[in-house]
Amino acid sequence: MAEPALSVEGLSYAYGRGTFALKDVSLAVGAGSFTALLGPNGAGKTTLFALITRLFESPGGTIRIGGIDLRREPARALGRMGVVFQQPTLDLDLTVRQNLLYFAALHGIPRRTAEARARESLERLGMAERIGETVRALNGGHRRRVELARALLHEPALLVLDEPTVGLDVPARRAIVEHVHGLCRERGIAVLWATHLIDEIGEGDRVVVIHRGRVRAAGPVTEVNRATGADTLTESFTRLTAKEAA
Ligand SMILES: Nc1ncnc2c1ncn2[C@@H]1O[C@H](COP(=O)(O)OP(=O)(O)OP(=O)(O)O)[C@@H](O)[C@H]1O
Repeated sequence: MAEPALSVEGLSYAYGRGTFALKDVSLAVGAGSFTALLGPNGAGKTTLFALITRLFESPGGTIRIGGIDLRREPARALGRMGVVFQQPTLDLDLTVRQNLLYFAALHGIPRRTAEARARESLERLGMAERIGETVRALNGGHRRRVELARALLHEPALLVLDEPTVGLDVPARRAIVEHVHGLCRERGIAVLWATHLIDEIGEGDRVVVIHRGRVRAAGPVTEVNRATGADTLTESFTRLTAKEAA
């Protein structure tokens, strides 16, 4: 069987001596699957992303990206993953092209290849004609598209996005949600998409429900609904994050 694009086993994390933000979390994102990490505010989603992207070091547990152990071979493992953080990280005073090419250079991608990939990615996102503009001139939804194009430049097999639609209006949100589902469907890129918004999750997606630092359910949406005895994911989510589940 193919290695999962991402596997997390037995991960716990506490800030200082406080209570655990994550407790014994295990999950997997299958190659080419769209997996939503669904949890309310404070569930532990961003903490998990910080561990997966190695901003934080996990004291225990294992993270593997495409079968590569993140602790043992961090550079190789991280090279397989594209990341869109919750907070935008583009340089506002550089053009779209400069932002993309600078990032590509950090990955050691030759200039000509980087130019071609940047153009192709921007084209798919309907942003090709904006390549020469400074990021400051773009609206929030378009800036997010550029971040997405940047995350794809090194052709990762896994894309992780931490609440990438925060602050976007409905059409911009829909465009990003549909685009990333399309990347998964058409290019076989595995996706881990953190959100607290159920309408960003499709019927055919997989979901990992996280609440108070623990995984409460995981699997295809239909299976999670069956397990909770609910008709909809909204109902499942309400049941799984109710007080008694704490
Ligand atoms: N730097 C920090 N110091 C102390 N506690 C923190 C810190 N960052 C997060 N926490 C706590 O850890 C828990 C998990 O937070 P985290 O930000 O990972 O959740 P989240 O699911 O991403 O929430 P949100 O949807 O609000 O972004 C929360 O109880 C939060 O208060």
